[in-house]
Amino acid sequence: MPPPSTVRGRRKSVAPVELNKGNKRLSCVIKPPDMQTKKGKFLEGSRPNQKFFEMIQDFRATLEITPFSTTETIEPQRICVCVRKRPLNKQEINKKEIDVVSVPGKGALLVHEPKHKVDLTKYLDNQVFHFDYSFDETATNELVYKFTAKPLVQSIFEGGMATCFAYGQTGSGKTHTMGGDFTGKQQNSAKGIYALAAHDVFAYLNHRRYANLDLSAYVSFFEIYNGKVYDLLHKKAKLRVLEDERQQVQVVGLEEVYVTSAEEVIKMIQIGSSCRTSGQTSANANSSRSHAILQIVLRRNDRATTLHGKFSLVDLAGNERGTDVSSNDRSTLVETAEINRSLLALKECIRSLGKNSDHIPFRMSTLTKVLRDSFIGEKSRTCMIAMVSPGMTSCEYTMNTLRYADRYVFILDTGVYDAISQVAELEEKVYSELKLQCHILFFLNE
Ligand SMILES: Nc1ncnc2c1ncn2[C@@H]1O[C@H](COP(=O)(O)OP(=O)(O)OP(=O)(O)O)[C@@H](O)[C@H]1O
Repeated sequence: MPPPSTVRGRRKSVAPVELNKGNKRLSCVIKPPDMQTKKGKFLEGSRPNQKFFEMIQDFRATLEITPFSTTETIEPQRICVCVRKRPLNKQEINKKEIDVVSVPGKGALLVHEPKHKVDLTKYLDNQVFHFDYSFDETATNELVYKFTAKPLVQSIFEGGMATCFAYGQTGSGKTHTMGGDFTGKQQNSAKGIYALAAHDVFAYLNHRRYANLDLSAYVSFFEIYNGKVYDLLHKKAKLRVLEDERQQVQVVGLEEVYVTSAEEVIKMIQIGSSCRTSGQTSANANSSRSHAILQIVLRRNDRATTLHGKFSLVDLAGNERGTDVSSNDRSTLVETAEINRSLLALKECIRSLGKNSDHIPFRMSTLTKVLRDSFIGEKSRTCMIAMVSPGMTSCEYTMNTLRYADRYVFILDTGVYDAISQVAELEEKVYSELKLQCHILFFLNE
């Protein structure tokens, strides 16, 4: 659902060179400069959407690009929201897919949305989004890690709870970023944010600054599928989520493995990743339809092994919003409803965290229940990495991902937007829930 008209009214038309001037989110409708003179020049047959391709090329030529500076100082923030664009994959290149996403730098990201006027004239609706950092297709996992999860590692040594989420459409690169590069079907777990964070945890553990804390590291790895929790380090044992008398949420029976090196953590990642629940969606044959959570827990070496700090690294399920409903069966519909519910709950909780609200609606889903620690307390730190696919066919999903992530930034900045957005999100929630319930009822009655 598009944002309400009042929100849409906030957008302005800008010249491309103005993109980096600090506007939060802008939209511009640009005709390529000499479209008329080029009439007839483009051969529609040479590539599907050749005209749009050339319009984007023309637009890009006018963009002022600021290369990502790897030496940039990293400001510690309570909530950090970033975006990462993956490269076009082999299949997309073979199909001559158009890349509709540009990353001009300084946290900006542009989507060149191909559109038609009533008279069928083609035009681009160039939407601009701003994040704390934006990474283009050349960014490595190491670079993304340095600016996202790495700054959070220290906070767990200082008694904090840190959380890093990978959010995005199926196939946009969440598992690649968190779990490691793929070579064919082989995943190199040493190259993902999970492993990079583990290396830093052990570097800190061995550092004299934290040696007197007398801490040990433990790892747990579990997934949430259809609202149920499964232990990925214990043959997918089904676990229960309960609240104790102090309203602390416990995942009963979750295996916490004592680890002494990053290599041991990587081994756990490999064991856990190999048994994640996957299913088939139209976007990615190996789609993960579960949320995977790797937790690196620091405990004091006292008799009670008291919790000192926790880093939760979350590879979220694909965020396609009920669009697969017509083509899938009942169980997939229920899965989709559950994924939507938990992602909306997550958004609400992060929003409450950003506003320092006393009420965090973590009971809305299993995901937010098990991450309750992450949303409370002065020392909670959160990082959201929104992943986007560059292809034109993913444009709608890409926009959904960016809107989801972009709203955080906006909400944290402006109170007025908050009220407007709450109404919009309530509508969105009711709409998506109704749509799914209707589909489920339809299937149940069949
Ligand atoms: N930044 C990147 N560079 C190169 N290849 C990438 C990148 N991001 C993703 N890929 C490739 O794209 C494919 C899909 O990525 P991945 O499995 O990480 O997506 P996903 O978002 O986790 O999807 P799902 O939600 O279905 O699990 C993989 O083959 C992966 O190697």
